[in-house]
Amino acid sequence: MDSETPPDEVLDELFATIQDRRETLPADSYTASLFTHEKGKNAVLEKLGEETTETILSAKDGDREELLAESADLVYHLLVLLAMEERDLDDLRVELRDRF
Ligand SMILES: N=c1c2ncn([C@@H]3O[C@H](COP(=O)(O)OP(=O)(O)OP(=O)(O)O)[C@@H](O)[C@H]3O)c2ncn1[C@@H]1O[C@H](COP(=O)(O)O)[C@@H](O)[C@H]1O
Repeated sequence: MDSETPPDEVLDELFATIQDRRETLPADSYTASLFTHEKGKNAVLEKLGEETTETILSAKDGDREELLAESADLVYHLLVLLAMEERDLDDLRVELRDRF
């Protein structure tokens, strides 16, 4: 992914990158390290908990810049969890659409 990616394509590109890391497991990839972590799924579940707390605290503090940064961390880790559980962005889109 690069800085030229149109904003409305970022989530798809990020998810494709996560799926690629899952398949190729590069040694220097943080994403790959979550898929091979000795704690298994708990590693990403713990990160989701941390990022959720940090997101809540930034909102309580009224820190809108930090809120955006923590929200991005949260969404990234949620996408890793979905990939780990063999779900994808289309599954999420359909789930949300079916609530319309
Ligand atoms: N979007 C992200 C992203 N958001 C957050 N993170 C990582 O999530 C971690 C967040 O943990 P913390 O905030 O607690 O920071 P930390 O203390 O450094 O983390 P820990 O020591 O607790 O692991 C950091 O290591 C961040 O680098 C991400 N890591 C990767 N991506 C994207 O994933 C794609 C693949 O990246 P690689 O896996 O690095 O190849 C690329 O497009 C990246 O931009």
